[in-house]
Amino acid sequence: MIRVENVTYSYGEEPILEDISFNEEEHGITAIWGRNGAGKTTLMKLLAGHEKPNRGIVEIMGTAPYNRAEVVQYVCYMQEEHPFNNIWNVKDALRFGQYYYSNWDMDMAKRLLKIFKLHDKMKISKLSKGMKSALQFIIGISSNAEITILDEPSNGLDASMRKKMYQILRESQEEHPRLFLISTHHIEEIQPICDSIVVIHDKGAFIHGSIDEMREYGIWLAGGKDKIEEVTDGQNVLEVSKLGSRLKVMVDVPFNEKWKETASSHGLSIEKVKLQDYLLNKTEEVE
Ligand SMILES: Nc1ncnc2c1ncn2[C@@H]1O[C@H](COP(=O)(O)OP(=O)(O)OP(=O)(O)O)[C@@H](O)[C@H]1O
Repeated sequence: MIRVENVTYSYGEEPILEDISFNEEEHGITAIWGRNGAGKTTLMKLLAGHEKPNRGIVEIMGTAPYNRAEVVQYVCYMQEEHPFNNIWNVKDALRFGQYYYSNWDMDMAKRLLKIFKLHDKMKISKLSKGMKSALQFIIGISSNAEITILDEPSNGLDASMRKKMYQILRESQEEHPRLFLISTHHIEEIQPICDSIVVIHDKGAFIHGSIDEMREYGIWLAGGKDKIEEVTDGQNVLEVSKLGSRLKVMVDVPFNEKWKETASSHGLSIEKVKLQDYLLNKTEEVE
Protein backbone atom coordinates (compact mmCIF):
# COMPACT_ATOMS: atom_id res chain seq x y z
CA MET A 1 0.00 0.00 0.00
CA ILE A 2 2.82 2.36 0.94
CA ARG A 3 6.42 2.14 -0.22
CA VAL A 4 9.08 4.57 1.00
CA GLU A 5 12.55 3.67 -0.17
CA ASN A 6 15.76 5.54 0.59
CA VAL A 7 13.91 8.84 0.74
CA THR A 8 15.70 12.09 1.46
CA TYR A 9 13.90 15.40 1.74
CA SER A 10 15.04 18.91 2.64
CA TYR A 11 13.33 22.30 2.58
CA GLY A 12 16.69 24.07 2.52
CA GLU A 13 20.22 22.75 2.71
CA GLU A 14 19.87 20.48 5.73
CA PRO A 15 17.85 17.30 5.13
CA ILE A 16 14.82 16.80 7.39
CA LEU A 17 14.46 13.14 6.39
CA GLU A 18 17.56 11.32 5.26
CA ASP A 19 17.58 7.96 3.51
CA ILE A 20 14.48 6.61 5.22
CA SER A 21 12.73 3.42 4.13
CA PHE A 22 9.57 1.63 5.23
CA ASN A 23 6.70 -0.32 3.71
CA GLU A 24 3.16 -0.70 4.92
CA GLU A 25 1.43 -3.64 3.26
CA GLU A 26 -1.45 -4.29 5.61
CA HIS A 27 -4.53 -2.50 6.82
CA GLY A 28 -4.31 -1.22 10.37
CA ILE A 29 -3.50 1.81 12.46
CA THR A 30 0.05 3.16 12.41
CA ALA A 31 1.16 5.83 14.86
CA ILE A 32 3.84 8.27 13.74
CA TRP A 33 5.79 9.56 16.70
CA GLY A 34 8.65 12.04 16.93
CA ARG A 35 9.62 15.12 18.89
CA ASN A 36 8.68 18.61 17.71
CA GLY A 37 10.23 19.32 14.34
CA ALA A 38 11.32 15.69 13.79
CA GLY A 39 9.66 15.52 10.36
CA LYS A 40 6.27 13.83 10.94
CA THR A 41 4.30 16.37 8.88
CA THR A 42 6.99 16.32 6.20
CA LEU A 43 6.66 12.55 5.87
CA MET A 44 2.86 12.86 5.64
CA LYS A 45 3.13 15.53 2.95
CA LEU A 46 5.41 13.27 0.92
CA LEU A 47 2.92 10.40 1.24
CA ALA A 48 -0.01 12.62 0.27
CA GLY A 49 1.90 13.94 -2.75
CA HIS A 50 2.11 17.53 -1.49
CA GLU A 51 5.91 17.39 -1.67
CA LYS A 52 8.34 15.51 -3.88
CA PRO A 53 11.32 13.64 -2.40
CA ASN A 54 14.76 14.96 -3.36
CA ARG A 55 15.93 11.39 -3.62
CA GLY A 56 14.31 7.96 -3.32
CA ILE A 57 10.90 6.50 -4.04
CA VAL A 58 7.51 7.22 -2.49
CA GLU A 59 4.64 5.11 -3.79
CA ILE A 60 0.99 4.86 -2.82
CA MET A 61 -0.75 1.80 -4.26
CA GLY A 62 2.07 1.54 -6.79
CA THR A 63 1.93 5.20 -7.93
CA ALA A 64 4.27 8.08 -7.06
CA PRO A 65 1.77 10.50 -5.46
CA TYR A 66 3.41 13.86 -6.24
CA ASN A 67 1.16 15.94 -8.53
CA ARG A 68 -1.04 12.95 -9.32
CA ALA A 69 -4.70 13.80 -8.94
CA GLU A 70 -5.72 10.15 -9.21
CA VAL A 71 -4.06 9.39 -5.88
CA VAL A 72 -6.92 11.30 -4.20
CA GLN A 73 -9.11 8.25 -4.76
CA TYR A 74 -6.90 6.33 -2.30
CA VAL A 75 -5.70 8.98 0.11
CA CYS A 76 -7.47 11.29 2.52
CA TYR A 77 -4.93 13.62 4.14
CA MET A 78 -6.16 15.85 6.93
CA GLN A 79 -3.45 18.38 7.76
CA GLU A 80 -3.00 19.75 11.25
CA GLU A 81 -4.45 23.15 10.30
CA HIS A 82 -6.49 22.08 7.33
CA PRO A 83 -6.97 25.07 4.99
CA PHE A 84 -10.76 25.17 4.76
CA ASN A 85 -12.38 28.02 2.88
CA ASN A 86 -13.07 30.81 5.39
CA ILE A 87 -16.68 31.31 4.35
CA TRP A 88 -17.57 27.62 4.67
CA ASN A 89 -19.75 26.18 7.37
CA VAL A 90 -19.59 22.59 8.66
CA LYS A 91 -22.09 21.38 6.03
CA ASP A 92 -19.91 22.81 3.23
CA ALA A 93 -16.94 20.85 4.58
CA LEU A 94 -18.96 17.63 4.52
CA ARG A 95 -20.08 18.38 0.94
CA PHE A 96 -16.42 18.82 0.06
CA GLY A 97 -15.76 15.35 1.52
CA GLN A 98 -18.64 13.86 -0.43
CA TYR A 99 -17.35 15.42 -3.65
CA TYR A 100 -13.76 14.20 -3.23
CA TYR A 101 -14.03 10.74 -1.73
CA SER A 102 -15.86 8.08 -3.69
CA ASN A 103 -16.58 5.93 -0.61
CA TRP A 104 -17.82 8.88 1.49
CA ASP A 105 -20.33 7.91 4.20
CA MET A 106 -22.64 10.87 4.89
CA ASP A 107 -24.65 8.99 7.53
CA MET A 108 -21.46 8.33 9.46
CA ALA A 109 -20.44 12.00 9.12
CA LYS A 110 -23.80 13.11 10.55
CA ARG A 111 -23.58 10.64 13.43
CA LEU A 112 -20.09 11.88 14.27
CA LEU A 113 -21.18 15.53 14.18
CA LYS A 114 -23.60 14.74 17.02
CA ILE A 115 -20.96 12.89 19.04
CA PHE A 116 -18.53 15.81 18.75
CA LYS A 117 -21.31 18.37 19.30
CA LEU A 118 -20.98 20.11 15.94
CA HIS A 119 -23.83 21.42 13.75
CA ASP A 120 -24.21 21.89 10.00
CA LYS A 121 -24.54 25.65 10.23
CA MET A 122 -21.47 26.40 12.35
CA LYS A 123 -18.94 28.62 10.56
CA ILE A 124 -15.58 26.87 10.34
CA SER A 125 -13.69 30.13 10.93
CA LYS A 126 -15.46 30.43 14.31
CA LEU A 127 -14.73 26.89 15.52
CA SER A 128 -12.39 26.39 18.46
CA LYS A 129 -9.14 24.49 17.88
CA GLY A 130 -10.63 21.28 19.31
CA MET A 131 -13.85 21.62 17.28
CA LYS A 132 -11.82 22.09 14.11
CA SER A 133 -9.76 18.99 14.93
CA ALA A 134 -13.00 17.08 15.45
CA LEU A 135 -14.32 18.23 12.06
CA GLN A 136 -11.11 17.13 10.35
CA PHE A 137 -11.31 13.77 12.10
CA ILE A 138 -14.95 13.35 10.99
CA ILE A 139 -13.92 13.97 7.37
CA GLY A 140 -11.04 11.49 7.70
CA ILE A 141 -13.29 8.76 9.12
CA SER A 142 -16.22 9.40 6.75
CA SER A 143 -13.95 9.44 3.68
CA ASN A 144 -13.50 5.67 3.97
CA ALA A 145 -10.33 6.27 1.94
CA GLU A 146 -8.02 3.26 1.58
CA ILE A 147 -5.24 5.30 3.21
CA THR A 148 -6.28 7.96 5.72
CA ILE A 149 -3.55 10.26 7.02
CA LEU A 150 -4.35 12.35 10.09
CA ASP A 151 -1.83 14.90 11.35
CA GLU A 152 -2.26 15.44 15.11
CA PRO A 153 -6.01 14.65 15.04
CA SER A 154 -6.38 15.12 18.81
CA ASN A 155 -4.97 18.65 18.80
CA GLY A 156 -7.02 20.79 21.20
CA LEU A 157 -9.42 17.99 22.18
CA ASP A 158 -10.05 17.36 25.86
CA ALA A 159 -9.42 13.92 27.42
CA SER A 160 -13.01 12.70 27.04
CA MET A 161 -13.16 13.71 23.36
CA ARG A 162 -9.79 12.07 22.73
CA LYS A 163 -11.10 8.87 24.29
CA LYS A 164 -14.13 8.95 21.97
CA MET A 165 -11.83 9.60 19.02
CA TYR A 166 -9.67 6.53 19.71
CA GLN A 167 -12.74 4.35 20.14
CA ILE A 168 -14.30 5.56 16.87
CA LEU A 169 -11.01 5.08 15.08
CA ARG A 170 -10.68 1.46 16.14
CA GLU A 171 -14.35 0.66 15.41
CA SER A 172 -14.17 2.32 12.02
CA GLN A 173 -10.97 0.44 11.15
CA GLU A 174 -12.58 -2.86 12.11
CA GLU A 175 -15.78 -2.14 10.18
CA HIS A 176 -14.03 -0.84 7.05
CA PRO A 177 -10.47 -2.20 7.13
CA ARG A 178 -7.98 0.34 5.72
CA LEU A 179 -4.73 1.98 6.66
CA PHE A 180 -4.65 4.89 9.07
CA LEU A 181 -1.44 6.84 9.59
CA ILE A 182 -1.70 9.09 12.59
CA SER A 183 0.90 11.49 13.90
CA THR A 184 0.64 12.09 17.61
CA HIS A 185 2.32 13.38 20.74
CA HIS A 186 -0.19 11.37 22.83
CA ILE A 187 1.46 8.01 22.16
CA GLU A 188 0.61 6.58 25.58
CA GLU A 189 -3.10 7.14 24.97
CA ILE A 190 -3.31 5.98 21.39
CA GLN A 191 -0.97 2.98 21.56
CA PRO A 192 -3.62 0.46 22.71
CA ILE A 193 -5.48 0.84 19.39
CA CYS A 194 -2.37 0.86 17.15
CA ASP A 195 -0.88 -2.01 15.18
CA SER A 196 2.43 -0.47 14.22
CA ILE A 197 4.56 2.56 14.91
CA VAL A 198 6.95 4.80 13.02
CA VAL A 199 9.45 6.73 15.12
CA ILE A 200 11.23 9.59 13.37
CA HIS A 201 14.28 11.14 14.87
CA ASP A 202 17.43 12.85 13.82
CA LYS A 203 17.07 12.54 10.04
CA GLY A 204 18.15 8.95 9.39
CA ALA A 205 17.25 7.51 12.79
CA PHE A 206 14.00 5.92 11.91
CA ILE A 207 12.21 2.93 13.42
CA HIS A 208 9.23 1.12 11.93
CA GLY A 209 7.79 -1.95 13.56
CA SER A 210 5.00 -3.69 15.39
CA ILE A 211 3.71 -1.76 18.38
CA ASP A 212 3.41 -5.02 20.36
CA GLU A 213 7.18 -5.48 20.09
CA MET A 214 7.93 -1.84 20.84
CA ARG A 215 5.68 -1.99 23.92
CA GLU A 216 7.76 -4.82 25.36
CA TYR A 217 10.91 -2.71 25.46
CA GLY A 218 12.20 -0.61 28.32
CA ILE A 219 12.52 -1.65 31.96
CA TRP A 220 13.15 0.23 35.18
CA LEU A 221 15.53 -1.49 37.58
CA ALA A 222 16.09 -0.13 41.07
CA GLY A 223 18.33 -1.31 43.89
CA GLY A 224 21.89 -1.39 45.18
CA LYS A 225 24.47 0.29 42.94
CA ASP A 226 26.76 -2.75 42.70
CA LYS A 227 23.98 -5.14 41.73
CA ILE A 228 22.58 -2.70 39.17
CA GLU A 229 26.01 -2.27 37.63
CA GLU A 230 26.52 -6.02 37.54
CA VAL A 231 23.28 -6.85 35.69
CA THR A 232 23.42 -3.89 33.29
CA ASP A 233 27.01 -4.46 32.25
CA GLY A 234 27.08 -4.35 28.42
CA GLN A 235 23.43 -3.23 28.19
CA ASN A 236 22.13 0.01 26.73
CA VAL A 237 21.24 2.15 29.78
CA LEU A 238 18.93 5.00 28.74
CA GLU A 239 18.55 6.89 32.04
CA VAL A 240 20.18 6.84 35.47
CA SER A 241 19.01 8.45 38.69
CA LYS A 242 20.60 8.19 42.14
CA LEU A 243 18.42 7.53 45.17
CA GLY A 244 20.96 7.82 48.03
CA SER A 245 23.09 4.68 47.84
CA ARG A 246 20.65 3.12 45.39
CA LEU A 247 20.32 3.51 41.64
CA LYS A 248 17.30 3.56 39.37
CA VAL A 249 18.08 2.88 35.72
CA MET A 250 16.12 2.56 32.50
CA VAL A 251 17.48 -0.26 30.36
CA ASP A 252 16.74 -0.90 26.70
CA VAL A 253 15.76 -4.56 27.03
CA PRO A 254 12.40 -6.38 26.92
CA PHE A 255 10.24 -6.74 30.02
CA ASN A 256 10.31 -10.56 29.95
CA GLU A 257 10.67 -13.55 32.27
CA LYS A 258 14.46 -13.60 31.92
CA TRP A 259 14.76 -10.01 33.19
CA LYS A 260 12.18 -10.58 35.93
CA GLU A 261 14.23 -13.55 37.16
CA THR A 262 17.51 -11.62 36.91
CA ALA A 263 16.01 -8.77 38.93
CA SER A 264 14.56 -11.10 41.53
CA SER A 265 17.79 -13.11 41.96
CA HIS A 266 19.76 -9.88 42.50
CA GLY A 267 17.24 -8.33 44.89
CA LEU A 268 16.31 -5.58 42.44
CA SER A 269 12.87 -4.15 41.73
CA ILE A 270 11.71 -4.21 38.12
CA GLU A 271 8.96 -2.30 36.33
CA LYS A 272 7.88 -1.75 32.75
CA VAL A 273 8.72 1.69 31.37
CA LYS A 274 5.82 3.58 29.77
CA LEU A 275 6.09 3.73 25.98
CA GLN A 276 6.22 7.54 25.96
CA ASP A 277 9.14 7.62 28.44
CA TYR A 278 10.92 4.86 26.57
CA LEU A 279 10.65 6.73 23.25
CA LEU A 280 11.75 10.01 24.81
CA ASN A 281 14.89 8.36 26.17
CA LYS A 282 15.45 6.30 23.06
CA THR A 283 15.44 9.43 20.89
CA GLU A 284 17.69 11.22 23.40
CA GLU A 285 20.56 8.78 22.97
CA VAL A 286 21.41 9.68 19.37
CA GLU A 287 21.42 13.46 19.94
N1 LIG B 1 7.76 24.88 4.55
C1 LIG B 1 8.88 24.75 5.26
N2 LIG B 1 9.99 25.43 4.94
C2 LIG B 1 11.15 25.29 5.64
N3 LIG B 1 11.29 24.48 6.71
C3 LIG B 1 10.20 23.77 7.08
C4 LIG B 1 8.95 23.87 6.39
N4 LIG B 1 8.05 23.05 6.99
C5 LIG B 1 8.72 22.45 8.02
N5 LIG B 1 10.00 22.88 8.08
C6 LIG B 1 11.03 22.44 9.04
O1 LIG B 1 11.20 21.04 8.87
C7 LIG B 1 11.37 20.40 10.13
C8 LIG B 1 10.35 19.29 10.27
O2 LIG B 1 9.07 19.89 10.35
P1 LIG B 1 7.75 19.01 10.47
O3 LIG B 1 6.60 19.96 10.48
O4 LIG B 1 7.75 17.94 9.46
O5 LIG B 1 7.96 18.37 11.93
P2 LIG B 1 6.91 17.64 12.91
O6 LIG B 1 7.57 16.40 13.39
O7 LIG B 1 5.59 17.49 12.22
O8 LIG B 1 6.82 18.69 14.10
P3 LIG B 1 5.67 19.02 15.20
O9 LIG B 1 5.58 17.84 16.11
O10 LIG B 1 6.24 20.20 15.90
O11 LIG B 1 4.40 19.29 14.44
C9 LIG B 1 11.30 21.50 11.19
O12 LIG B 1 12.62 21.89 11.51
C10 LIG B 1 10.58 22.63 10.48
O13 LIG B 1 11.02 23.88 10.97
